[in-house]
Amino acid sequence: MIFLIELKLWRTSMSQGTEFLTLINEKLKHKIQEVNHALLEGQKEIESMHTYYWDNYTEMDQYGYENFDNQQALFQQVNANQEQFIYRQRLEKMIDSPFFGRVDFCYEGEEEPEQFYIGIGNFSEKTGHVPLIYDWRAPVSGLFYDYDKGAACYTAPAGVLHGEITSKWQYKIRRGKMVYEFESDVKIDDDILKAELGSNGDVQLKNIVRTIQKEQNAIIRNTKDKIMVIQGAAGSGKTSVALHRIAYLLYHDREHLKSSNILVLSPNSVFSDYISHILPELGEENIQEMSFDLYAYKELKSFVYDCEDRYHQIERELAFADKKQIKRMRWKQSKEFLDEAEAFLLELEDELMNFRTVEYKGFEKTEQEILNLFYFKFQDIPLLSRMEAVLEYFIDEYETLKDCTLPEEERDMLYGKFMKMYETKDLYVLYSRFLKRTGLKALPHCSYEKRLLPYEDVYPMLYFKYRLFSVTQQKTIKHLVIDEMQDYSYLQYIILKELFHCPMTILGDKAQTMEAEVQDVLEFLPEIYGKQIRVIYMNKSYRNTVEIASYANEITDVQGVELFERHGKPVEEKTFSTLTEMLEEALKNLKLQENEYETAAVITTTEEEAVFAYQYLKEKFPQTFYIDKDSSVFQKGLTVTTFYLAKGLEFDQVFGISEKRNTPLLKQAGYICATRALHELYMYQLEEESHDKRA
Ligand SMILES: Nc1ncnc2c1ncn2[C@@H]1O[C@H](COP(=O)(O)OP(=O)(O)OP(=O)(O)O)[C@@H](O)[C@H]1O
Repeated sequence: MIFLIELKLWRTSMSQGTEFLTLINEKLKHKIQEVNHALLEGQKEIESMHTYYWDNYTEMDQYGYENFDNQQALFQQVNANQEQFIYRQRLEKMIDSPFFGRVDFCYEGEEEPEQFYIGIGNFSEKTGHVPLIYDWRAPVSGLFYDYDKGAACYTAPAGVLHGEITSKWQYKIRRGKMVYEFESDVKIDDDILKAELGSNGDVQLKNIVRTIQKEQNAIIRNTKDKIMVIQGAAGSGKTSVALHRIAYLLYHDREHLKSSNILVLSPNSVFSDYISHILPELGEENIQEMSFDLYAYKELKSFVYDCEDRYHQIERELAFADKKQIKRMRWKQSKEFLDEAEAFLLELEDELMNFRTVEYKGFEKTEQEILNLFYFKFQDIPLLSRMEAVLEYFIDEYETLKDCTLPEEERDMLYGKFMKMYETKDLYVLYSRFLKRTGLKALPHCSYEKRLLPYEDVYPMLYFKYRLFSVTQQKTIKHLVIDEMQDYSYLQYIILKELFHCPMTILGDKAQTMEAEVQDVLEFLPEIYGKQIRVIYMNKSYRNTVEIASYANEITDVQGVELFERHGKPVEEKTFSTLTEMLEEALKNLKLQENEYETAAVITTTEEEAVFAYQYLKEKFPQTFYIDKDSSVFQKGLTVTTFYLAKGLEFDQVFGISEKRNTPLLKQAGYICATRALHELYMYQLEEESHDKRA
């Protein structure tokens, strides 16, 4: 940050910012003392409630009223304490850096501007008092991100408020001390941003509240559109924006939206760890995250013993790019394939059924009656759940007639009878039959323990499940975030639409498709979600230096990306005859030893190369970590991984390792790998004639 100060910025020796900081520090300390006192009192209260209960519980009224009242009071006190505890945590965070910006805004018709200090959270001396610091998500804080000096407006609950920004300030405060402050009306934002991006003090993704850009702010604060789709260049801040958007939505709808109501579909657990600290840093609790693949495997567990995972499929593709196989795999995720599936499912309505008369203790439903119930009364229920509705109807009539309740064993016996009217309810068998009928290879006929479902069949089979059995909709999820949208197929979006009816933020980059062919989900998302969708493009890339971004864009001929002007070392390309030589060269260039950088990565194409590189490097550099599909932590040091697991992550230095073959998939891999580098990129290739890669 030193060079920032060296820039001839407007700097005041003892400005209002520093004075205000002294005042705020005092007030924050005082507030923390107050909260500590309240916490102590609350704790005493809880203890005395416990003592009272144990002393008196034998004498409490027999109906439990007093006991209930006691429990309620205890519950309330515990909650109050919990709230105070969270509040104290926020205050403690604020004491380190209470504010980072200030806008002086003169409302239309007023003479004097008002000063609004902006920080990570609201702070006022007493509840109901005018805040001394405004949360970055408060309506007035929008002025800070959206305008320079001059005419401006913001939307408050009372309506749009117009006026003029007379001055705007930026501050950096660490450990309660002012590091720098300056007036930022002279387009200084880029310098701060450059300093932020050029720094390498953070290991995980950092929060960007101090430097949110105008176009990013518009996405973060958008509450109008139900489905927001963000197509953004590599490093344009999609993930950061999505997380800040979540923090914003939580702040604005506290009553209805809790962090447990938000779900992120993330590519893998390492990525989840990599982003996990952002929301707590922004004063919010963490949200749920899940990999859609894991969810799908769980959903199919009762029909298949195991499923192949996506990464195996990529490895297979890398090893022997059988074009026919790849084409078939894609087709299985397409709209045309679903149309075929629909035709088959229609045929099943007849084909699967074998209606019979059911008689139970003198009560009878004829074959025709059952058929009528099945095809008319309950026609809207999915086929394989429908007979259960007929059964319930049968039991209901019987119980009403005989004025009794059937015991469990009798119900089970009847259940068996009714289910026998299906030829089979085994999804594996039905899906396999469908494959055969469409001219594809059926799944192997084997016992449950031997059923291993290829990845290409996971989602088609899940689709079958949801079409044939009733779906339980995800009601607790009120906002869904889908990161890396380009890695989800048409079919997956159809299933997601079935499962989630809530607002969504969908983000990704078609240029980072993990396949030979670029997938642009925007070609089909509007058709799936209709008018609810709003598409936003983010074309400015922030992560890489100009040298790295230009190099990466050339690999796959990505056009139209605006690069943030930050320069660094040129990309180093070299060819080697063995992997070992490459790794030695990487070690030579590694700057973690000198503490210049915090993170570096050796990114390979295949798992085999990654395993070899890891074994080799960990002997020479102890702080080497391996990320495989089961890893769940992102850490400081040298990471070794494959390109497909490095998605979404970033490192100060990247060493890309690949063969010289130039297939479309390898180009994609190269692009993903190169765009992971913040400051330095080394791209190493194996000579073509090199047979023994390692020695
Ligand atoms: N407004 C900003 N201020 C400071 N840093 C920013 C800003 N926007 C983005 N960045 C930085 O740019 C880098 C890339 O951000 P992020 O990972 O969110 O991008 P992305 O679009 O999700 O990238 P990718 O698709 O390549 O994984 C991060 O280091 C992030 O902190």
